[in-house]
Amino acid sequence: MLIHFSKMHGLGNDFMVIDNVTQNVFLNNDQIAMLADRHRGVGFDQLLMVEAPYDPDVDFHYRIFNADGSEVQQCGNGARCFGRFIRHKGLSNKNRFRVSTKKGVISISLLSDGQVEVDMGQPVFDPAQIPFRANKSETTYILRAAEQTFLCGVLSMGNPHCVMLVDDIEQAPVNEVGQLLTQHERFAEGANIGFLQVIDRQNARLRVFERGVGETQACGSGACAAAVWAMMQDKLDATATIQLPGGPLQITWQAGQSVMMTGSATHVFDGQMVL
Ligand SMILES: N[C@@H](CCC[C@H](N)C(=O)O)C(=O)O
Repeated sequence: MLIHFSKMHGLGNDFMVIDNVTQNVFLNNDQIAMLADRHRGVGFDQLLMVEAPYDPDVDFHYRIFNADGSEVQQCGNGARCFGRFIRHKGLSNKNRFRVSTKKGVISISLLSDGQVEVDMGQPVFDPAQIPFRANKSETTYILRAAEQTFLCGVLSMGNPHCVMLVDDIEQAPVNEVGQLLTQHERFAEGANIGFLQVIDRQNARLRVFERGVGETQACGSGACAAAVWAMMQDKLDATATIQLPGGPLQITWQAGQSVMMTGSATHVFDGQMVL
């Protein structure tokens, strides 16, 4: 099978992007994990598939696979690259697309300054929908693991996130605690684990241990989840810059509304391979 693809990244969170509108590529989980391998494959955090819409109300369907081959519901940095890829491949000349995902519809806007804005939809706090085992919805939960306790916000941006505050982002135990919590028994489908240091009311720093990948340079849905949780506690204003290791994202949110995320999306190269 000959596969045409693009390599892209959003703040260093990198992707193999496949146009499945004009191609008919099917990859199983093992093949995706092999392609994700940074020594033996293309190397990426996520594989993104651009598909024809199943619904007349949307322009495209967006599928996302983690580096371990698992299919997931959402990828914010990927959504910005998805928008840039559609224009790069000439699949549409619109500046704004409606895109369906496994968990609802997002909209992607190509801005005149080269940045991409994504309406990520509303955050979800209902534990059953995250999914997270809890008797009722709370702003902050106590998670216990390995004889330690963690005070966390738990919410969904289409995919499950767990966020905790840290004093010093450089010293945050991202890998150790990330590995401990990403498959915690209270997360029926696992979770992305974020570590947030609030700098002032408009700025915070974030590192994320992603489910199915490990720590990445940036996580767009993680930035949305962390910003929302901090805004709910009045630690951040309604518009804030979240600085990730790979660069900044601007997040805007007000209760009852969609989370808006704006940032860069970079095309690296086009390639083709035989599998
Ligand atoms: N990098 C992403 C999130 C990708 C999916 C995540 N690892 C999950 O399993 O939910 C982003 O930018 O949002």
